[in-house]
Amino acid sequence: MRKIYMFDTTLRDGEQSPGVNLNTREKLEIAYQLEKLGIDRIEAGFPAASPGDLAAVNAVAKAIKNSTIIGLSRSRTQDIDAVREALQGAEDPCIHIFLATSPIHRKYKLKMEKDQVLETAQAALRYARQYFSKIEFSCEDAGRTEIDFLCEMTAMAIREGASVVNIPDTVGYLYPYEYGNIFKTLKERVPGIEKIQLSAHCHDDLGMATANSLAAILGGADQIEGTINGIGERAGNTALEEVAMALETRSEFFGAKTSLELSEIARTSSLISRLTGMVVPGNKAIVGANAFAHESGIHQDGMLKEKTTYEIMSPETIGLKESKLVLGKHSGRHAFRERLIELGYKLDDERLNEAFAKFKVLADKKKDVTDQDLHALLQEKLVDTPEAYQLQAIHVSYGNESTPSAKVRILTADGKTLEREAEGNGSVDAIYNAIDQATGETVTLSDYTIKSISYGKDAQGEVHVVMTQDELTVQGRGVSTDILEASARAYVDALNRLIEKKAIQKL
Ligand SMILES: CC(=O)SCCNC(=O)CCNC(=O)[C@H](O)C(C)(C)COP(=O)(O)OP(=O)(O)OC[C@H]1O[C@@H](n2cnc3c(N)ncnc32)[C@H](O)[C@@H]1OP(=O)(O)O
Ligand SMILES: CC(C)C(=O)C(=O)O
Repeated sequence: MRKIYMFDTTLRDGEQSPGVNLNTREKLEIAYQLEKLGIDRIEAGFPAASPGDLAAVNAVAKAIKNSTIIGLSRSRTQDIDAVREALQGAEDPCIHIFLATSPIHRKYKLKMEKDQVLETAQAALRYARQYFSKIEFSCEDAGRTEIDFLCEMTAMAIREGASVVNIPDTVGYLYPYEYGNIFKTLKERVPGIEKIQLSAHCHDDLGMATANSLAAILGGADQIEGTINGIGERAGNTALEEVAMALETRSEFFGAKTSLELSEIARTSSLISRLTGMVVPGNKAIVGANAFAHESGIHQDGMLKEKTTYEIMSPETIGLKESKLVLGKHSGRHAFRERLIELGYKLDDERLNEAFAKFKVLADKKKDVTDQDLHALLQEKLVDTPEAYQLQAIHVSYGNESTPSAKVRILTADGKTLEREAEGNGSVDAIYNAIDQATGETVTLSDYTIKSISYGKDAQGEVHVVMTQDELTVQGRGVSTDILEASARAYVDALNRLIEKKAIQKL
């Protein structure tokens, strides 16, 4: 297997993401984690950018022992001197010098002809090699550079002592076939190319950064540059975790591997997301919250029978505990039953079907059905109180300038429909007055509590009531995503228990 070197630029290109600003302590924390992840080369910053960045690069350079530490520099002596200062104390320092080579950048940005670009880069490399034994040179915007000139620049960089030549697709313009071919061409045409490593650095403007990086590997690239979570300038850089996992998962196809400690991927991703404030989208490959989550019944059934039906990699590989089977409205009986078993409920088929039907009604109202929701749903049914009254509908009218009123419809055990409307001091009081009038029961409500039993705006509310009638005290419980419905259910549940208790007393 060919080794692919991983060059992480989270602390430099990643920090170029608008809104991201890492202080020295944060950069150090990230660098330690990148070292633990097994990153070969860490680009710690652009020392000429600011005194703060120079100090942060220096702190990283002194602290990290197992990865090469790199500082970025324009083709200017003042930037090279800043990198020299920043990398003092580094175990394995490397300078990364760049100059744009494409016609657009030459004409409009640098205002240089080809020969001036060549000479400027050559002078910078000559100056730098007095101080650095490891130099990477980047032809910025290589992706839009004439291939002959790119070959010429690469040959010059090799002659002037670069050990790595980077071919960036700076604006994420190329598609994989084109990008891979550039590497093949350089390998075929540039004298001395075998003495150095070729590197790929891609941006995700057209969503092709990972595909382009993999195409570069097929074309002969030895090093991939990128960031964790794919953060970076504009649409970001290649996500290194994607490349590493693609090489791992399709090793028979690529014949190449990184030496990353893959089980550190999830930890690294969440640290970087937390410190940069750049939230990882749920559907992001490898590290998104949904990357190993399965919601639909057919997939969950497949997963329960054999994980490889729907997973090409295992979450454990990247340091996660296990795949998630998320219960939602697309879930089926297999996953539902499995979760209930995990929660300690063993139901016969009839009760399972009954609970499953209730679960589907709840899932229509909620995005995710949580374990707390399932406990609530099942515990409501654990004590089978005969239903003298069944709440069929409530309608509440509330406004802060009018008296609240509620209409209820209740079905009795012998099939009668009871309907009443009543007013109250608040919506719950109005509901309870309407239920009292509909059922003809006279009770005293001695306690009412409400709490949320799951999370988020669509959390379920659970209401507990305690009521008394002629020295009989009963409790009732109701659960719903709507607290008024939960209140009504709790009250009707208590009434049913009261009627049951009275019937038992009569026996
Ligand atoms: C593709 C990339 O990601 S490259 C890295 C991009 N990252 C950054 O730019 C972040 C750090 N940058 C900075 O803090 C600032 O831009 C600095 C300190 C480097 C320079 O600031 P300033 O001196 O004010 O220049 P400014 O940024 O406005 O313009 C860039 C200058 O560098 C020149 N330049 C750009 N790239 C290079 C290069 N590789 N080598 C030499 N000169 C370069 C530009 O032509 C321009 O020169 P000019 O002033 O003669 O027109
Ligand atoms: C400095 C270079 C490597 C860069 O960031 C780019 O071209 O995108």
